[in-house]
Amino acid sequence: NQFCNAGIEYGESSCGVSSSSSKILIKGGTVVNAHREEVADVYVKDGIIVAVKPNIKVGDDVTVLDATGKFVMPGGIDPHTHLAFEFMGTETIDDFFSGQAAALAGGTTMHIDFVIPVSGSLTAGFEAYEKKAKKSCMDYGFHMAITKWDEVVSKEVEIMVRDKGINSFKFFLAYKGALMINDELLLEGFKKCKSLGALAMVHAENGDAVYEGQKRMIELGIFGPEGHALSRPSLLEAEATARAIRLAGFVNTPLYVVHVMSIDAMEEIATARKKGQRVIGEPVVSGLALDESGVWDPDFVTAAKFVMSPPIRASGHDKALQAALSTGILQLVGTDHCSFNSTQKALGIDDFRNIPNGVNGIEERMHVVWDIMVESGQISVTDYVRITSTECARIFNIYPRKGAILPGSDADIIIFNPNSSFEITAKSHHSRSDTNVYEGRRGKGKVEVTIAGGRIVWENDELKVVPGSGKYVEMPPFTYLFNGIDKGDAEYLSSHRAPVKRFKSTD
Ligand SMILES: NC(=O)NCCC(=O)O
Ligand SMILES: [Zn+2]
Ligand SMILES: [Zn+2]
Repeated sequence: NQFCNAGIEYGESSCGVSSSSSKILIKGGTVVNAHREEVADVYVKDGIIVAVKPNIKVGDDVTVLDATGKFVMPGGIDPHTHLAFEFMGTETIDDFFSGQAAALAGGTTMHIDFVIPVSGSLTAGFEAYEKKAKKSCMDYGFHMAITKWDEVVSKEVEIMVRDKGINSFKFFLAYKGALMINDELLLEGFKKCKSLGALAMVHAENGDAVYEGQKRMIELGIFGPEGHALSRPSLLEAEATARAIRLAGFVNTPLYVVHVMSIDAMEEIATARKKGQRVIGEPVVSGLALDESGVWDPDFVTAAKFVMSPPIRASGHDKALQAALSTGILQLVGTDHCSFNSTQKALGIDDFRNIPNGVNGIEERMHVVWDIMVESGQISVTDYVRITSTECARIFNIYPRKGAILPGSDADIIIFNPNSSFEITAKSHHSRSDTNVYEGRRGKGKVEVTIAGGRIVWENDELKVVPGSGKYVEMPPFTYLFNGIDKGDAEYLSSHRAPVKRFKSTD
């Protein structure tokens, strides 16, 4: 009985309740959820939030953290990362330990990574990622890419959803000759996703046209990193976004567009949403906070670190994406953390087509988004919680276990001091990379404490992380995006006339 002792509600008490070392009381902070904020204490025991209310009293065996004047918020959930990803002839510099340690130092307590099939096999891909993730120090989930289609893959998709806790599948419309799939596969995949209540995701760029654009650059003698941006303009992102949206509409299944980088793609999403289609748009921090000037830097190391796909766009797209996020056209923020160091980026020193695509962000997301969205006055603190944590948990069906500070939720919590400040440099970050696309960036606000699974893992600028302590979070199908979707099918059928009956002529 946790309430048995007058004056001591939680923890070691005179009535013999055994204590555990993992009891934490966060006192006096402003607790922020996506739906409301309130001044309250938060009591955590054995990895779970037990109570959220004012003036909680505890015994001496409880670690007390004073959060007066600070925000107590759900840890960030990054919906889009690539750790230990074998890509473009190398492997990302951050694996499941270093990437997650960096995340925790920046206030993110869960991420969802992309399992890449092995020679098209989802089962082999899942097993490989299970191994990679064994060293995890924070909770994680998996999306899965689909790179080929046949009866075996179709069955594997069912197994992933029913037995392996995967509820989202990604289709790459770019990376010709590697991950790219065609429209026939996309349609098969969409149909399968719909039948299982799994969310279809797309990397939306027209890969055939990108290939053509790359050839054009080479013919013009442009071999440097700027050729990357020039070869894949935003119209190719818009074309693929529009195509995926229309095909998802044709199948009547919800769609999630990853890394929306341009006004053109964002407007396709806005139009579809206005018509009532269930489309989720995910901007990433690099697209919200940077512009393409980086890839034009005369220094190759500097320019190459900004190479990602779709490319970081010209100034103006960043502000428009921020506005779309603040008005609900786009719903949540990811990072697409896919970090390569300068030696790896140098694989493309003579030809931009060989520069491994990807930028960092898993450690920086919470600070940079606070700076550009909250500190700038574009969104409220509750909206900040929604776009960095809660909406991700809702979309991937793990709310309110994740994405909330409520009794019964996992104790993934940050204490954020809005009056402190942050500074980003490759010298002090926790990623293994020797570069950072946000190098030198400063701003107001700082994640002072991160609690993951009920453990204090980041405090006083020090990380205390344990490999193997992170748990795999299974994500069930039929997220809220599927609610009532079949009514759309019925409407589609009723809007078409009954088949015409034709009779053979008798004479
Ligand atoms: N985005 C990027 O450049 N690298 C990661 C792979 C992907 O998401 O396309
Ligand atoms: Zn992508
Ligand atoms: Zn990605």
